[in-house]
Amino acid sequence: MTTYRLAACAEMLYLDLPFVERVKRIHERGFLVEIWDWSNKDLEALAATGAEFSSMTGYLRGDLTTKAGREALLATARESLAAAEILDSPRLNLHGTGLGDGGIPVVPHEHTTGEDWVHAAETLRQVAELGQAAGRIFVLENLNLAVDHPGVPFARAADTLALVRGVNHPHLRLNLDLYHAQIGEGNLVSLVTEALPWVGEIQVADVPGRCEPGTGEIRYEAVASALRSLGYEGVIGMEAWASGDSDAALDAFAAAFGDGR
Ligand SMILES: O=C(O)C(=O)CO
Repeated sequence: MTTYRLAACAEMLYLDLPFVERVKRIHERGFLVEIWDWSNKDLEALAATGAEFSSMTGYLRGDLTTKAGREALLATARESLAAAEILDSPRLNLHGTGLGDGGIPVVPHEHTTGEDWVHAAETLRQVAELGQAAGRIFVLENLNLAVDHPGVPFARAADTLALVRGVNHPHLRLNLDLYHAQIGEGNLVSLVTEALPWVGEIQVADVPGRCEPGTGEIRYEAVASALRSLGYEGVIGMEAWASGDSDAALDAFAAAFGDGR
């Protein structure tokens, strides 16, 4: 018996279909749906699909370490909360800084100072309060620095965990991405065990290649078994490319996690 629910990222599957059709397909397959940047989407059309959304990007610009970045992040987090109302998305995703083309930070800032940490914690506290007022949860995602997102501050899972723990606000949780964590840190079962009280959502893909479970080095069946033993009741989202057919990728994901639809 699974205690969690499965979601899939519409940005990375059914790439030959228009976006709204991708959302419909994922929904028809019984998965919750995740999206990234909401500002370039027809939100009313997405809502009209009847899909249940799990998460979306929770800001458009800004960063955690500068004054101007905080202002931009809070302003666009407010706009994102309005978009989340339309989709009824419970979780809004954040990164240590705004990402530009190809996932590269708009302003790279990999090496953080003590002052950066204090500034980031205060920014996140203010974002969490916005979430609380709107009844939604912001989640801070760990990213990998080696392959996809060089230059992102607070990218490691250990960093996002420290920040979320430090802020200690019920409307700020982790988006614990196990693909990124495997590249940067590994030790996944130990990581989920430690992080679980702070997790708002878990995301998965295999390494290398960022495709569906079973295409790489991670034994997701073992991770799934640990999550079941720990009684994880949240969402596991596949944020992965399909190595071939998107339906087959979703089948492999569901099989690795003992189904959770
Ligand atoms: O690479 C990721 O995980 C992202 O969320 C990019 O938006």
